[in-house]
Amino acid sequence: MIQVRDLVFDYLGHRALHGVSVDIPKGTVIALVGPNGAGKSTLMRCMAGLDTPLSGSITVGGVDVQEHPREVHTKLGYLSDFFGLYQELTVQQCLSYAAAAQGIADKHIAKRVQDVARFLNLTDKLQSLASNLSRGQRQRVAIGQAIVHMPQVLLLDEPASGLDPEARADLSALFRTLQAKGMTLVVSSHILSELDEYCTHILSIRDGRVSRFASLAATATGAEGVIKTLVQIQLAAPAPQLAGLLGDYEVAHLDVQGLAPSTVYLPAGDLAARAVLLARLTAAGVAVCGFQEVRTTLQASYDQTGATGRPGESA
Ligand SMILES: Nc1ncnc2c1ncn2[C@@H]1O[C@H](COP(=O)(O)OP(=O)(O)OP(=O)(O)O)[C@@H](O)[C@H]1O
Repeated sequence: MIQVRDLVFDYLGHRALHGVSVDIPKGTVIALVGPNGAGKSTLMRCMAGLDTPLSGSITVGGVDVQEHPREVHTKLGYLSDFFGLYQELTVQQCLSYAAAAQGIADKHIAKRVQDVARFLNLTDKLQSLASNLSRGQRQRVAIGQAIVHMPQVLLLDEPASGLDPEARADLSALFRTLQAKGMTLVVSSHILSELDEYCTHILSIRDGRVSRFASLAATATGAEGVIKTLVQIQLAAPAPQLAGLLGDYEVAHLDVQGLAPSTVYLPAGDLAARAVLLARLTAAGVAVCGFQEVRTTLQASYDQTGATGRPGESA
């Protein structure tokens, strides 16, 4: 969905990105992490077509960001780490303005604003001035402005900074919903545990270079390059029938006594295949008390880059 090739970016007298290359698949949620000054915001701004690299290229949905920025902007939403709202506008006006700026036809704007406000739980704030909103509400309006044109890709630079735990949890739920709608998200944050709740991949940047890009799920490549993920099945009671029920599947570990989880490979991202297996097990009377993808935590994956502590604290 986003293809970055050999990206080099210079600020005056300072190289911020040294040949960054990465392929971000459609429908993924990328945790963009790294120490202060690593180059995360610069990379996002280049992806959004707001900064021009010295060399290299970025395509979004196959469209070159530098050659066709306007076309890319129809596919992409971006929330800067220091976003601003027009204080003297109401929420409705903020969202309508963003919709018009994104080229949504006048006759569709009112409905689109209503839909986005409902989605972000802002309907009762539509007539409030932006200046009268709380930090969390302002954040939601800014996200609303970024998604009002229903982009395929959403870039969010430190979206949760300054939010209380409740607002952060709301934001996590919102990102999961956007992913379920098929959106590809790139989210930067220094709080790994928070990103862990919804991210599928880690993209770690250090000193302007990619130090790690990996799926957080335990994956393997099968025949003809098909990517498979490992799903673990935890039993609440022994189930001798489990071996027969998993006969058609690629089983990595089997424990019919349920002392340890059994693990099975399923096609990556195929939620329907997971649902079919779970239904098959429960229909056969297997007492399943846990059924989930085997994943590494973001912190563990980040630690493999050789970093210590929180990304914001590393040297
Ligand atoms: N406008 C600018 N002029 C000159 N140098 C800049 C500018 N903006 C950023 N830099 C430098 O470019 C490098 C990358 O900065 P960037 O903001 O992309 O890092 P970051 O990973 O987003 O950091 P943080 O986690 O602190 O937000 C840093 O060394 C920074 O000092």
